[in-house]
Amino acid sequence: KHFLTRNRNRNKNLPPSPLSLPIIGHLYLLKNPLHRTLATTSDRHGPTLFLRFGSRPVLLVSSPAAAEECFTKNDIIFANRPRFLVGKLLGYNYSNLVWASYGDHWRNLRRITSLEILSSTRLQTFSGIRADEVRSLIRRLVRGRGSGSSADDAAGGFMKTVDMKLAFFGMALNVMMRMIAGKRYYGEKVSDMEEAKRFREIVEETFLISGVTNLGDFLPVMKWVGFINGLEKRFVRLQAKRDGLMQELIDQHRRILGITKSSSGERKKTIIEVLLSLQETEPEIYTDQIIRGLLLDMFAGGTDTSSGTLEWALSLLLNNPEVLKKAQVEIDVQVGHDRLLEESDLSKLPYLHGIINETLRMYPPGPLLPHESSEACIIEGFSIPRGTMLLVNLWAIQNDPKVWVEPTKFKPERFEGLEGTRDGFKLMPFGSGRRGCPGEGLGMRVVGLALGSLIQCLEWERIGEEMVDMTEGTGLSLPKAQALEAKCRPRPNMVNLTSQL
Ligand code: HEM
Repeated sequence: KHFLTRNRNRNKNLPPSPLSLPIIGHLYLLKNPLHRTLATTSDRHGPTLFLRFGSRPVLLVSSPAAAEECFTKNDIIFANRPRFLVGKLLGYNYSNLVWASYGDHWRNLRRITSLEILSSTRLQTFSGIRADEVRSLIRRLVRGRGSGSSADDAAGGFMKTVDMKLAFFGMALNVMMRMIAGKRYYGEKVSDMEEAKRFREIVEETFLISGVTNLGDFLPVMKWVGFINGLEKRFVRLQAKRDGLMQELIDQHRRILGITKSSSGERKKTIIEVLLSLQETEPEIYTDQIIRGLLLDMFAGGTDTSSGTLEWALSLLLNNPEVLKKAQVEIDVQVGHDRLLEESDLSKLPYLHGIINETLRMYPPGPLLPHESSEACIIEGFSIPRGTMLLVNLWAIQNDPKVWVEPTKFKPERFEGLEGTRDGFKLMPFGSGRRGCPGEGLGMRVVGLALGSLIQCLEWERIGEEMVDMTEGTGLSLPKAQALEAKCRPRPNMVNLTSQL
């Protein structure tokens, strides 16, 4: 199996490499789904590999031990991001939170994000928005209106078919944009139809374009290809629209704040208002551009991650009805039928938590974590040069039969008794270390509340005999190839409550 593993790297003490081709190096490995192709490569050649994507040196890590070395002892060294075109053109020339290099500027953005925007106190002030959006989702599912539903039965009898991808995505975006700007852009009671349409176009284009592999990122000679196929122009045009809309939202809030200065109570403040009041005291830090960048970070990082997790989780439950039943029993015992599940119930629902962990283990929305080294360092005894792109293949680690028993099986029971413990670097769907996800608390609240409520309030079935297709599609955040459609109706003992929603 090591026939193709080059030992030429031995002189420089680099990790082993599979066969490298002239000019393109290992770019031939960039086949979709990327996390699977790279996992197969690591299986064949070892868990710590040195690759070249064109001119870019790459360290591919696929074991908990090597990941731990990267995110503990060498965490600061690997706290940079690789410079891709998307970070330049959508990330304000590598100056937003997601794309900025490690340093004072990034640290400052990170501090604002964790203290002012995503702290648990702040998240608590937005809990009403999350509850409201989840209720609105259930109302649509129960009443047969909106998001692709096809039957008209309201209270129990027939099951109707719903497009859950659209339903989850709309909910996640509404949660985010209500927190950011107090605006609802999907479903009923949309704040401003014209603005909503613009926003939806921006969202579609952002997720479409961000998933495109740009060869110019790896082969400098190919940069002109990016220009010829129009990718760069598309990025620039899109960013102008994104930036323009964010500035309009900021200006709208500035006007409102000007009028209602004394009466805007802390509890009702949108994220824009929070940032604008910080701008008053420290205008040189909280510039409009910094604010626009932070808002875009929130909406890019916090929507398809949560909604994709919900879609995979419900798909897994439909294919494993005994797990769904067990979750329903847990909720019935802990919450009952007389009230709707609330976020404060989540800590009493370890089995539901196991379902979410197991979903994030099998289908992590960020399967490959891209970082870059700012200095030379040693990983697993190998020398890693400065400026190497680090790819931690989270998916490979979380689905490795050497690390997990029967990893292809959906078994939430494997987390029983492990609540609250972090079992090394075997499971890290939110990353780890300084660059780990700052939105974990929000993501877990949204996913937990929505999934728990759907299980509490509705009966679920597949649309036919055949299993839900679990094929992975292409795109950065591990989307499902087929949008999930499912059949549902209110649970008989919940009809009283759900009909009042
Ligand atoms: C199920 C939900 C989510 C998952 C699984 C998830 C996962 C991740 C992962 C794997 C990373 C990269 C870590 C690394 O590079 O080492 C990340 C980064 C990030 N996430 Fe999340 N995320 C989720 C929800 C959210 C939410 C709700 C927000 C914000 C509202 C958010 C904002 C961010 C930001 C801004 C970064 C970049 C941080 C930095 O570069 O310093 N995420 N997330």
